Amino acid sequence: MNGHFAAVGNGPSAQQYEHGIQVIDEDKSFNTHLNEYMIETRVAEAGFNYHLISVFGSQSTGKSTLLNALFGTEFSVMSESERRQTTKGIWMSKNKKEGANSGGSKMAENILVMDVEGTDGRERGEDQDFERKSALFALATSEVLIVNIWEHQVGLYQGANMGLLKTVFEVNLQIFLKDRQSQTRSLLFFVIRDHIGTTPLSNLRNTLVQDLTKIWSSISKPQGLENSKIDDYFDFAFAALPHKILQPDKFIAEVERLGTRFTTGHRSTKDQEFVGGVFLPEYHRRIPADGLSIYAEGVWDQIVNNKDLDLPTQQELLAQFRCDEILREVLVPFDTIIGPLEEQQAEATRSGKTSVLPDLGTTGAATREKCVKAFETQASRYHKGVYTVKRTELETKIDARLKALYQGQLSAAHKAGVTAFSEAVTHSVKAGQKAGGSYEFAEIVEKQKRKTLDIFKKEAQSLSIPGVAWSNFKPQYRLFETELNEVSARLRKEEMRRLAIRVERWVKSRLGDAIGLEFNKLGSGRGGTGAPEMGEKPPTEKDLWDRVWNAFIGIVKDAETRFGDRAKSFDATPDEVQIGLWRLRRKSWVALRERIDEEVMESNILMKLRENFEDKFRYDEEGVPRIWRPTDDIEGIYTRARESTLGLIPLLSRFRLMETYAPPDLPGFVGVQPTGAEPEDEEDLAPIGGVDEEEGKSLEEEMTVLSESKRQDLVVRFKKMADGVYVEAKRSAIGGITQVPLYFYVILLVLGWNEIVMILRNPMLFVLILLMGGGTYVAYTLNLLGPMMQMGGAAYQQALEIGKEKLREFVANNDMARQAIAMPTRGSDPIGLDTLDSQGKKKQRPVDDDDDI
Ligand SMILES: Nc1nc2c(ncn2[C@@H]2O[C@H](COP(=O)(O)OP(=O)(O)OP(=O)(O)O)[C@@H](O)[C@H]2O)c(=O)[nH]1
Repeated sequence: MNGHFAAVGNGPSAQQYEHGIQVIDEDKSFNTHLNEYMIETRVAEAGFNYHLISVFGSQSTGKSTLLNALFGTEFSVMSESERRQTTKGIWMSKNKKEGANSGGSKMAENILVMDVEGTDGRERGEDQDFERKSALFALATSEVLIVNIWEHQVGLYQGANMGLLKTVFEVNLQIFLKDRQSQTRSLLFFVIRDHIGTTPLSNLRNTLVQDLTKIWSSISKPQGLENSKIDDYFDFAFAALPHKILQPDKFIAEVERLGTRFTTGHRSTKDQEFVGGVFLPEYHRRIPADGLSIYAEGVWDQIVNNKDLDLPTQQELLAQFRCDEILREVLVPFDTIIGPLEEQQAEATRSGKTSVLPDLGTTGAATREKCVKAFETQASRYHKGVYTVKRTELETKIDARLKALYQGQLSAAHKAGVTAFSEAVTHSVKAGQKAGGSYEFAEIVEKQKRKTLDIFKKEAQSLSIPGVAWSNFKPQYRLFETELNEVSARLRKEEMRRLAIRVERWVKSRLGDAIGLEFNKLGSGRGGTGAPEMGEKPPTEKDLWDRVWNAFIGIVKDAETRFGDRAKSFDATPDEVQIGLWRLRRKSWVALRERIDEEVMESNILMKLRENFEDKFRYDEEGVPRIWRPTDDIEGIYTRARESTLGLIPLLSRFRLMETYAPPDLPGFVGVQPTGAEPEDEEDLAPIGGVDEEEGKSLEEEMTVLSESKRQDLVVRFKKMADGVYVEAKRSAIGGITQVPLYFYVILLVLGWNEIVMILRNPMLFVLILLMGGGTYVAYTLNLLGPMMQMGGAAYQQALEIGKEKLREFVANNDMARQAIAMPTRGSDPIGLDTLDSQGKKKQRPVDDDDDI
């Protein structure tokens, strides 16, 4: 407010208002600069702490002189010689003797004095219009009306003053009619000038009171006020001043004394007499100083346009005007603080960010309070009704903005809270997983929820303004709590999904092992224990599906226990657990089917069948590998083994239990879909046979492991493969022994008959044969045949070597002899043999013609 005043106050200069301000000029125009003067003199900021005095009296009776002397004002005064009107219209000036000690007591603060154009002036002639209007104006605004009269005028009823007073009384009644509720009274302060002192003041006062009463009774009173008395509306005060020119010192002294009476006062509760100065609260017109100019303008406007002066309406109008003005003014600092925050929030919203403004609650509440307080301080001085309405208007205005800002803040806090909560939970879960997987999900959620709720609560509480209903954010808090619960449920669901995935993975791995094991048993055609009766299936083949189903049930039950236990620690509802288990059973079945499909993949199953067949074909009942002999019933064994293995194919192609020869009760195992199961619970699930036959596969289809075409294909391929094995066996049986035909032996017997008879008839040979046979038998029984053969072999070798040597020697000797014989005749080798030289080397006998014998 001060700023506002200062801003306006920069306009007019102090010098400009040296003589005060002409509120109404001689042409009855109101001076709209009055407020500037009020601001300049700093009265505008005084609220009700100001006083307005008007002075009336005939022209040139020294009114201006009195005011100047009394209040230090500088109203222009007529020069002693001219004697013509100086004050035109109505002038106003602030008391310049404020704070000055006069006679021991200080004058009241902010006294504004109005110097009203003198009545009875020759300049206006008979025109009493202005006189009446200015009286009305002064009465509507002033607390004290100084009536300036000369002593010799007292008692002169026909004097101009009495006419003026009559006017004053009349207009007062006029005002009162419109403002009956008003308790305002006025003080008529008679200042008797040029008091010689011969007639005491008390006498003059009596005379004046009598005159006034007379005037009062003479005026025509409106209906209902006929019996009203002058005392009902006016108080009277009197003062006498000596002649200014003749007794200047005395005049000054008296004026000084008179000045002491312009202080605040009150009425004694005992005798209703004045105590203190002339400014009684009941005289005050209750127009706040900052609204005085507007009010005065409105009043003057009504007066000058000859309308009925309606002060309450004027006050209401003023209140409306001023309250609006004040409202705008107090919104300026509000705007300065709140505006940027609104902009910041709008910017964040535009860019899709969540921005929680720091300390918004404190700033908002403080700004709101400051704003409302400022309005209250200034506007509450005005018409109560208007003020209340305008205050509500202001509160609605600022609250609408604050509310939008707060809502934005809360929604940002809400969003930020939800995000922070989800992130914190996810983070803690991840940390738990990293640390080894042991974490309590429910505990994490609960802890983070508390934390997030606390933060939101603090924010919400900081935004709550005591006594302001809309700022109660309990509903928002509850909303936030509900959302957090929903987010918790969602996170729990995700966690359950993760758990489900983990359990499913576990199921898959267990199924992989267990089912692989069962199918591997197929590779052993003898079924482990005991020999199968040929063509009959060993137990491991017949109850394959029973074992698969039982293993599956066992694993799933195990998984269900794991899932159930862990899910309970998440604080999951029984319904959620049921959905999870139902889902687990369905997924487990799918996993089992996948695993089975993998096992019966062409290459895999063909290998299993081959192993099964080979096991039956290549091994005997004791599990010893067969070495095929031509005498073996290879075809028979082959056919039985093949038929037995081929019999596996229909068994494998349908999932049937041995006892009932029917598929297992899969729908019964999986169970009915729980009511709470949402679509997304199913999205990744293939429909299970028998559960929803319309959309999914039928139970029969679900239980079909090998389709008819696959089956036939498998049979063909298996047969080819088995045939290959058979041919190989057959070949090995034939290729092992060289066959000597029987007839060969017959021929041998027929052709060698003579030799056999010859040996049998010759006793020597017979005995020799017997001895050789006996020896061989003994050697055989003593297991000496091998060593003997070896020795024999070695001896034979040795003999061979020796024989060769001997033969060489013999040949060498023979040569030498021949050479010796021939030497005396034609040589010394008489027998004609090759001779050996001194080195023993064989020499060639020379060719002799005589050698031709
Ligand atoms: N006899 C007498 N003359 C005075 C007194 N005070 C002032 N005067 C003279 O009266 C004349 C008029 O004085 P103003 O103060 O101008 O009178 P006014 O009533 O303000 O006159 P307007 O403003 O024209 O109505 C001046 O010449 C003063 O010197 C007084 O106490 N007694």
